[in-house]
Parts: sequence; C-alpha cells; structure tokens
Amino acid sequence: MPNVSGLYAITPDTDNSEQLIEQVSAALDGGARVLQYRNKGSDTVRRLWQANILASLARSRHALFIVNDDIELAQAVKADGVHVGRDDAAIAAARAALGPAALIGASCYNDIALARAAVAAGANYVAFGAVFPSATKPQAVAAPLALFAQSIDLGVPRVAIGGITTANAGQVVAAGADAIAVIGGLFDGDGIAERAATLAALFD
Ligand SMILES: Cc1ncc(COP(=O)(O)OP(=O)(O)O)c(N)n1
Ligand SMILES: Cc1ncsc1CCOP(=O)(O)O
Ligand SMILES: [Mg+2]
Repeated sequence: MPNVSGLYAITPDTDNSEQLIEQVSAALDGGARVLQYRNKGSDTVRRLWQANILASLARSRHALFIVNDDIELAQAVKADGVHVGRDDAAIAAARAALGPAALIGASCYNDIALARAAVAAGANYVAFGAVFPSATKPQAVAAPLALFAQSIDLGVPRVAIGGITTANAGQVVAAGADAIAVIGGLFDGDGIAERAATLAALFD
C-alpha cells in the first residue's frame, strides 16, 4: 500500500475555489506527494465540488489524496483515505467505512502512547504536532521534535505538523519525521511552487 512521505500539503480553508485550485496545482507542481483537503467553513455543496476537483488534480500528479475529518466526503470523492483526530470518528469506524485499502491517518498530538494505540487500531500513519507555534491553529498543543526519535519503532510513517516553514523544516526532517504537513508555510503568499520544491527537496 502506498503511504505518506515527503511534503504533505494541507489546503487552506477557503470558499475561493478558483484560487484554491491554482494554489494546489502549484504545490503539486513543486513536489507535494500527499494532499489533504481540510475545509471546516464551506457548505456541503462547495466542499464536495472542491474535493472532487482536488482529488483529480492529485491523481493526475500521482499524489495521494486524503480528506480531513469527513468519512462520507472521502467516500464520495474516492479519496485515498481520511485523517482523523480526537474530535473525529474513531479509526475503527473509518476503516469499517472505507475498507482495507484506505489510508487512515491519526492525530497523536504530543502523545506516543496515543500513537501506539492508533497503530494498534489500524492507523496507516500518525501525526505529531504542533512542532512549532501555528498561526492556522494557535490553540494546538506543543509537541517536541524528540518524539520522532522516540517513535522510530512505531512501524508507520510519522508526520510532523504545525508552524512548519522553509526556514525550520530542515530541523524537522533531521529529527526524523517521515513527512511534513504544511498549510501556511506553503500556501501563504506568492511562490508556492518554489516553496514546495524547497520543502520536497529535504527528502531527496
Ligand atoms: C496530517 C495532519 N495532522 C494533524 C491534523 C490535525 O487533525 P485534528 O487534530 O483532527 O485537527 P483538525 O485538522 O481537524 O482541526 C491534520 N488535519 N492533518
Ligand atoms: C491542523 C493542525 N494541527 C496541528 S497544527 C495544525 C495547523 C497546521 O497549519 P500550519 O502549517 O499553517 O501551522
Ligand atoms: Mg480533525
């Protein structure tokens, strides 16, 4: 089964679909290997429309497409998988709905025991964060980079998230993260393809 590694782009939450498509195309052109659709603000119709377009964009670039939180939306757009956190569906429920081939990612915050439980429950990758303060999610719990050295034996890819930029991503990769999940540090401002290429090259 393909799994997550390298640059993991997460979409900014927006109703502006035209701009979103341009931004995501640039991130994929730059080398993002995984794309997560994360939208908590738009209505159901727009979310379905955006997710469908982004799923085909990701597919055309051979990148994995993951939907945040929403199992039904992941099913509707034939996503590669879903990402769930503590306020979302249980891993077992996601697996039951999406089947054995789906990629299920689990947020584990700063908690290795939670990561071990997530793997035991069938998660295909885990995420630790926020590894740096995040303007996108300022209330996120702080997670030390040491978690990556401590979780080498987990047996699934470990994704870092939170406040990652081209300036600090090298530290995260050096700490042992298998992938870096980025919103603001990738999508804020012009030059998305260039930033994506810089971030992706850290895994070469
Ligand atoms: C790759 C990745 N890691 C962590 C999260 C955060 O998930 P969660 O804790 O459920 O918070 P929300 O993103 O739903 O606000 C993620 N989405 N992706
Ligand atoms: C969803 C999420 N979970 C922890 S931090 C975060 C937001 C990541 O966004 P950014 O890369 O802009 O800090
Ligand atoms: Mg969530």
